[in-house]
Amino acid sequence: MTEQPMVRFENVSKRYGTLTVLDGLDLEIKRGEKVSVIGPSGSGKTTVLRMLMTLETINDGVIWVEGEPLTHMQRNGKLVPADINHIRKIRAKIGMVFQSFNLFPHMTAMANCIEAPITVLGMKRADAEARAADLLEMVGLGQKKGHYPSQLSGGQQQRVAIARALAMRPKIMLFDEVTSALDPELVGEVLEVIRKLGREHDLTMLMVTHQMGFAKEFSDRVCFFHAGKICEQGPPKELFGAPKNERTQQFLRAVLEAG
Ligand SMILES: Nc1ncnc2c1ncn2[C@@H]1O[C@H](COP(=O)(O)OP(=O)(O)OP(=O)(O)O)[C@@H](O)[C@H]1O
Repeated sequence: MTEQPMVRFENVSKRYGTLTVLDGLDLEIKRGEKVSVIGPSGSGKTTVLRMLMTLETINDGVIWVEGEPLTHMQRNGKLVPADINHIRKIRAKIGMVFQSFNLFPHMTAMANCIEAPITVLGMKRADAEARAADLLEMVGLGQKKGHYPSQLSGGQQQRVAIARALAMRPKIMLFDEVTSALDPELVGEVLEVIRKLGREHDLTMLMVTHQMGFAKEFSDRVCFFHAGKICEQGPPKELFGAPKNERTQQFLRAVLEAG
């Protein structure tokens, strides 16, 4: 028997008015797989992540997480809209890091990392603090626990955001252009944390990125999006080395020329 995919988009569509952003998307992600999503602006990349986080509604199709529908429940062989508890249960498996770090400005790095584990998971404060301390150490910020976001660089804030997402013990981590808002010299430290996560943790990772070099080196698979569909996908060596689709070739050529 083949193993249940960790995530499966089944014929998923998303529209805003007359604009079709995702057009019957099918995408399976295996447990532990690292998948990068690349493509031109407006091709629907961020929407994929936001739908998985239930930050956007789905117009058609179903998203499955470990074999359970994200926004539906199975009743008598049929799918019916799920109640909020079901959605929360599935959502708890997923963590997301955004382009803008979205830390609470009035809370220290530590407080940012313990807030949700205490209020949402009901963790004891001491346990939440111990876990947060380990995670902040893991992202290289063990000495900055008491700092507020305004006292941290963009790269440090993004590393706190990664620790904060991990504090909820997700099985799936979503990264949405997490280095785009950073000064170039701060990009490396954030990518290094993601590399480390990939090496040392049994996480399924889905990443929207404009960092082609990183996508190439880090991912098991790269998906090239165009107009709300996966135009081409494959192992990074193949997709970057010998893209088959003309649109992928054009996109990669343009990226290369832009430096
Ligand atoms: N809330 C919204 N209302 C209307 N249109 C939206 C909304 N959110 C996104 N869109 C549109 O949906 C399309 C896809 O957006 P999305 O952010 O998924 O693209 P993307 O591939 O991530 O682009 P980028 O690389 O620029 O971030 C874009 O045309 C965008 O303008």
